[in-house]
Amino acid sequence: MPTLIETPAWQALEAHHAKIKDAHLRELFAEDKNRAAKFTAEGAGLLLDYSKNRITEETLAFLIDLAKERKIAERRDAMFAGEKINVSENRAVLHVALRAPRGEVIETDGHDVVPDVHAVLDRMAAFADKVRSGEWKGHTGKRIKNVINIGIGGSYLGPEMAYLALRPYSDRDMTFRFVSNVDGACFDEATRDLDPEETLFVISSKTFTTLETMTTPRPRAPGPWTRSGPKDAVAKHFVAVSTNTEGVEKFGIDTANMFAFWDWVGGRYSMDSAIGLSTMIAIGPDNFRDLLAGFHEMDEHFRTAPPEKNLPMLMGLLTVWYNNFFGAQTLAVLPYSEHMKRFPAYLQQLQMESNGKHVDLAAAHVNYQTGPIIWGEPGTDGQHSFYQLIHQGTKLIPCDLIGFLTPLRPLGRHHDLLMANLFAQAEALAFGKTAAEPPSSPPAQTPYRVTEGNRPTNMILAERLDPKTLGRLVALYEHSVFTQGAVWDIDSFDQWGVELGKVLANRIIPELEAKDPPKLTHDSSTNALIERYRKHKLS
Ligand SMILES: O=P(O)(O)OC[C@H]1O[C@H](O)[C@H](O)[C@@H](O)[C@@H]1O
Repeated sequence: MPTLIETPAWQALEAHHAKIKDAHLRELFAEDKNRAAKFTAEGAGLLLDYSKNRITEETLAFLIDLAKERKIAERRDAMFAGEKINVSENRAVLHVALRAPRGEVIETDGHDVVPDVHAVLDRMAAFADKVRSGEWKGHTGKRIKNVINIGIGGSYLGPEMAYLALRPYSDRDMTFRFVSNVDGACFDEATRDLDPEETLFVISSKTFTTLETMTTPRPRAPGPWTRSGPKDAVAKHFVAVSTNTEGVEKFGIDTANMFAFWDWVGGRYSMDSAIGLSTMIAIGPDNFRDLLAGFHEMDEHFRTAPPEKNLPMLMGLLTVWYNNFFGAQTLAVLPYSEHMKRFPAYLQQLQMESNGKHVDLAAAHVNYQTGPIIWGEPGTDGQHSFYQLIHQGTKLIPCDLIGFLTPLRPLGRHHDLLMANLFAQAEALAFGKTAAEPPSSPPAQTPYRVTEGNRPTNMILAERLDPKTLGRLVALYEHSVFTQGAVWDIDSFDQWGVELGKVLANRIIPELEAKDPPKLTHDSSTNALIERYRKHKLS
């Protein structure tokens, strides 16, 4: 079997890259008046204008050849068919089943999972309705006004991102907070101004073993948040979301108050499973179902659209183009929306935990680059901070720019100004400004003010940021990640790289807590740091 870089499609792309790598977007646009229309695709309610990328029609054809050669469509179909494509964990990858409509059949190991998904959704909806209506009360009879999701990674980033993105749809009389960090300050800040009698904790953890989440106050453990009240206080103030029933019981939460999901849902692909319970309580079951419908629309688009019209495939292939041929190390995600401010952080886990891999599916070390570094902030904040480097720095940083045509709450001219900035940035990044172009400047300053342009962008536009659109957008990136991983022939669904740090931390914890000086057998740096900490702690 030839490795990826020996395949004909890859080699064709390499030769093609050598030919067009210096072509400027100014020339490419000047040569073809139809360029924008040619490189715009629409699907599942989203528009992707990818014309401001450093590509030609030939590039696109070569990238699509690559997709065919890497059998992306077949791999995608295997995922939808419940095959165990997460090879290192021998698991199916079925987040698409989480948003399959009732009645659809998706099987793994001969078992249709869709009825299970809807049974949990129905339980979540009944519970969310009770909390929202005030029927579900705290143990002293007070209405629940605060919901605190305790979880980390995939059990945190999705819920927090979705809550902030969909704030206009959420119950404004309730407070939602998210505790992730094992730093006690996180719990303290989230709870200090809340009344325990009005607070519901959603303990979210796929495994129910994660140190951070398991360290938060246990039901009935001593402490102001859990100590008081009769025995049924726990049942009224703690619910769990997990795949680990035994772990939930051991933790002290009645499994009657547990919402399940399954090992075929990766943590970073779980915001639309029971992990979305806090989201559902915030926005209500109907809006949550709209969110799922948006995910499903994009799933269907990804499953059925031909590659040249398939938004996630195009975005995935473009990421490969810059990552592997232009040597771009990073990808910036820049949503022009205050509500989307945690979207880049959400995508960091989705993309970097999925595609930050060094061996291929056959466990051989790869000899090509895999997943890019993902980063970003909302526009226009980024413009006044790091855009300088994107415009004039020496590194190539492809950018995804995301905008919404209609504001949910119009406020004077604000939306026009926001969108003008979005379009202006894409224009400036692509075309730049030569020395001869206005505005003119004192000659001595001119070289500093030249902006080369030729910085590639994707423009993603949606009608408005509603639950359906959010679902579409998340699924767009999920499937773009899938496409990249399929090209690189890696397991996008495991995360072994995070394990070593956990093991070492568990070894160091007793060393920090031991009364007598422990025998330290680390390297000299780690030994000295532990000793410094112990000395400080004991002084
Ligand atoms: O949901 P949990 O089992 O608590 O896991 C929370 C997170 O921690 C792990 O270390 C993984 O890297 C993440 O993929 C996961 O989302």
